[in-house]
Amino acid sequence: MAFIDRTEAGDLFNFTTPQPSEYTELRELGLQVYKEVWKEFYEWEPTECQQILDSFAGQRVPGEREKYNKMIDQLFDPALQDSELQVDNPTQPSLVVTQYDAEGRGISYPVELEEISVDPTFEPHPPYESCPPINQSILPYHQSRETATFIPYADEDEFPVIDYLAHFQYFAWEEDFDPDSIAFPAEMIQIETARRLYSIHHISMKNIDRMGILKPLRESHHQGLLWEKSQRDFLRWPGGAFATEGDVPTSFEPAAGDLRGMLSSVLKTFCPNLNCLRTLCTTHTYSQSGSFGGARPKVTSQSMRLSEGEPCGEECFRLTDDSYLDKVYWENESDTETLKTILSISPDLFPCQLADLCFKPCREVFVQRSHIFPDHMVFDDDPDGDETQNHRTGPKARKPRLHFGTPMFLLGDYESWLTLNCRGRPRTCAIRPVFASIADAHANAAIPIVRALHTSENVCLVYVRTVMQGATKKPCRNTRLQRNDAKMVEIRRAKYGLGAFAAQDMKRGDYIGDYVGIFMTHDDTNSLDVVAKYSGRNYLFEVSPDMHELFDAARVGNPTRFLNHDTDANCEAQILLVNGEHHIGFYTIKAVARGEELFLNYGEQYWGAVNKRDSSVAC
Ligand SMILES: C[S@@+](CC[C@H](N)C(=O)[O-])C[C@H]1O[C@@H](n2cnc3c(N)ncnc32)[C@H](O)[C@@H]1O
Repeated sequence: MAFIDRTEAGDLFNFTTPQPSEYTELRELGLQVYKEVWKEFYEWEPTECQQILDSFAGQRVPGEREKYNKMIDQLFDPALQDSELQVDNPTQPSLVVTQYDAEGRGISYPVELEEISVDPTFEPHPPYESCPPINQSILPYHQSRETATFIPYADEDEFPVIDYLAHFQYFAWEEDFDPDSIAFPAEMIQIETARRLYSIHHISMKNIDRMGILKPLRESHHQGLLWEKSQRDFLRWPGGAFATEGDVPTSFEPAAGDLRGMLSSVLKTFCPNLNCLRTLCTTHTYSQSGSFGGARPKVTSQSMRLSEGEPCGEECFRLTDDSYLDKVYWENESDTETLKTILSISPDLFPCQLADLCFKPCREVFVQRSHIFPDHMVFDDDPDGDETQNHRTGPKARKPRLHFGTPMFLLGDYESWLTLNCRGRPRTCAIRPVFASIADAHANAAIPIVRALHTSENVCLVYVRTVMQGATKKPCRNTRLQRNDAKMVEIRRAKYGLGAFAAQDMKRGDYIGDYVGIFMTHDDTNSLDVVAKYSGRNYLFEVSPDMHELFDAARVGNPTRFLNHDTDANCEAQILLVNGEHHIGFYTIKAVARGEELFLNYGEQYWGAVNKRDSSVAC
């Protein structure tokens, strides 16, 4: 083969577009390997399947069946029973045990049963559906509208199975993985083709994709042929070495030291939705770009130098003069790249802090920063912005600002002002956390950190959920739902099934929790009606009638799903729009003593709807 792409394993980013002639050859090679693997697979598969089926048939030992028939006859023939079968006390419940020897001779004897009395006040738990806990509403499983994954109450004769199944097109098992199926065409074969092209023919991953023969190898962190490979067990197919050799990289890790690459890959897996900020979120489906940076500097090097403050050490930038400016040269380009990456996020970090992040002397970092951001290019277009002046760092110096959902670097001994926006009143919400370490950052309750991770030895990337506590002693009450600052409730038997009870004294206006469930529209709820009608329990909560949005807490949820109905309720539901998403917050509307049950008024519509079968909680 004339075209050989000698891309090293792991060197997946250095892709050069093949020339047209090379491309044709490349595609031909791909097709040839694909056909070869295809042929091998189907030569192997029918014989293998036949062997497996044969092995199920088992082997018959002559006389075995007759022997067992005789045993069964003995068991039921009273004439063959032992005379010792008489029980001492005929009123005592007993049963007969028959023991057989190797020849099939049986001997029976009675065993008296010991009666165990059960406390009559002890009630078994009523039949109940499983309901795993979740802490944010989730999307339905993508197939659930058309595919029956599970039949509830399948072992109860009264459950209208046929009515329930009438709402679906398929059973889940009909769509499950099969290497030959139409839904997953020859995945096994495609994976092996990719392995041979990469390992034997040295074609890079990108060029394999360019052939357009196979499914894309790696579309995102949770899609593509290589990802699927990591999700499943492999057929023990002698031709498919992929499963055992593992010589094809399945993760696209950036090189060590590539801070920008590392941060981009980390960001890609983070959900940027401000209510979420989770890794590998499956609730918010928009693409996660993973881009960051682009922040503009507002503090000149000169004003940094003129600012007040103590030198951080002998090599502090504060102790150098202008003559030093031309004397710094960093040989290693990746050092400069690291500095640029950090500055693209926090352009006004002081050299003393940058020095720790870059493992470089403070004055050298200062010089490099002044080359990256020459003073004549730095200007502050918002000098009267909402951030208060930091007199320690000079007239123009600004404190690093933490934007919600954006990453921020924290040093081991970093101390900074973080100014958070809260309803346009930033000053009242200014807080001053001091983080000595990730543990310290987590321990600082003023900012619940959604996730913190080390990206290098002394750099940690921290995500905060949103605006938290104000600098004033009073916390912002409108953020309790986001902070999940809920009062404690206890779930136990109540008049109507299970109920939620106050586990502590509560005041009027206290927050109980966020009603979470599976996010649905009215069209999705038909099959649920059958289940709700049968169980007599309905957990649908209509969040926006005009948009037909509902949350169903029947199959997943949190304690708020247990609030029962009362016209004289002590709680109410408030529908809130939080960062563009609807949430249903439950709040007390009167004082509730510890131990009292919490009630919501479901509203007439709910009970009207329940009676008419088309039911949904509409508070
Ligand atoms: C959101 S659930 C409440 C938790 C439920 N009790 C449980 O055990 O899971 C709503 C269901 O509780 C029951 N329920 C709640 N309040 C009720 C009431 N006042 N009268 C009768 N049933 C009630 C009904 O079965 C209703 O469909």
